[in-house]
Amino acid sequence: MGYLSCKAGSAVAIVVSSSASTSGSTVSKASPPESPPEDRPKLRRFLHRDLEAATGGFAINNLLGRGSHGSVYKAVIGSRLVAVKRPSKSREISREFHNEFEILSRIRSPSFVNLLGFSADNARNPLIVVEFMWNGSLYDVIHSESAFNFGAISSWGKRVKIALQIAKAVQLLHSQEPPIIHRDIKSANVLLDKNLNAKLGDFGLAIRCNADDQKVKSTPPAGTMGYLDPDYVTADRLSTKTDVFSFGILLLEIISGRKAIDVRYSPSFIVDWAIPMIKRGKIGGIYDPRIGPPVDVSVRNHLGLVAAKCVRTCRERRPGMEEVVGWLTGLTKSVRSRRWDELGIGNPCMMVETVGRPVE
Ligand SMILES: Nc1ncnc2c1ncn2[C@@H]1O[C@H](COP(=O)(O)OP(=O)(O)OP(=O)(O)O)[C@@H](O)[C@H]1O
Repeated sequence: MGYLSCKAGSAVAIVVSSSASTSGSTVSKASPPESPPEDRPKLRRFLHRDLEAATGGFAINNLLGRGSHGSVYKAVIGSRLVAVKRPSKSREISREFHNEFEILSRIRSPSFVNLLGFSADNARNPLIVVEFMWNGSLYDVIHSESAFNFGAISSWGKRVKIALQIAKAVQLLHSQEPPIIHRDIKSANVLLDKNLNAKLGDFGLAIRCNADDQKVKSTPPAGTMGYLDPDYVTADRLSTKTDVFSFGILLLEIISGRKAIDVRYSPSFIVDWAIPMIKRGKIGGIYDPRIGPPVDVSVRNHLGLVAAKCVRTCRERRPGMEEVVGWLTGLTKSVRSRRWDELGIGNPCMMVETVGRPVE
């Protein structure tokens, strides 16, 4: 299957961040967001002072979280809850902040944390307003020590659904003309809405992969340590398969409940830990012990294999996102139904094993 590779000039530097709570931060001087042309999604223009008031003066109790290039605040506008993103107070405004605005002001989808509006009247302090995600980041849901929100990932049905929703979001980006490469797929950039639907956010590093574009040619590799494609070492190695690799890491994280890199374990890198087990046929060992492996053997084998294919070192051998979406769609049908999960009865197949007689 073909994939898109951006043939571009050589890179200057690799920009990465070291944890899942921060992403690669290429900082540059940038101007405030410009008004979007009329053909773009309708965005609301706010006054800075109105957004400031809506966040209670950027009050700490409205702080949703901090990333490498700014802070995110909860705000009420009219009767609607929204999230207001404010770049860090450095002298230079992050390039990623503007990039996110540029990408999201042209594309809108239920698969993304969409842009709703912006304020640009205070030139040194631009703000963007995005949809509020009630259930926070997938990173927090998977790795939080507390039981808070664990229900979102308490069954294989729910986990496969989240993986499929993100795969569809990435596929949608790759199917644009020219394709958009997100470059920072990770659990911290997956946010869960009120109904626990997973949406892809943080388009700060996303890039329109137009081969003739000077921006592509001069953009050094970036991403987050642990999710970064080892094959993406120079600007000309950027391709849609870069995102496929990061998605594979995210899928291993969803499957195992382990962080992409966790120094408490040896090996600390999730690929070095999971792939040898899969190759030795010990696939059951990679599944999150908090819920145990999927009971259905074909789901157990297939899910791990999808992740293993995505993180192949050779990018030519990685699947395209369309293929991944197809596989995960098949798995959502095989995985035990939500109804069985919610009743807490377990999988009907297990009842065959346990009780010794068929249930259907
Ligand atoms: N739309 C939103 N709704 C609710 N919470 C959000 C929203 N956007 C971000 N957050 C919260 O704010 C935190 C910081 O988000 P932000 O996108 O700035 O950084 P990050 O993705 O965690 O890290 P980095 O930007 O360094 O990669 C997130 O982890 C999440 O908990």
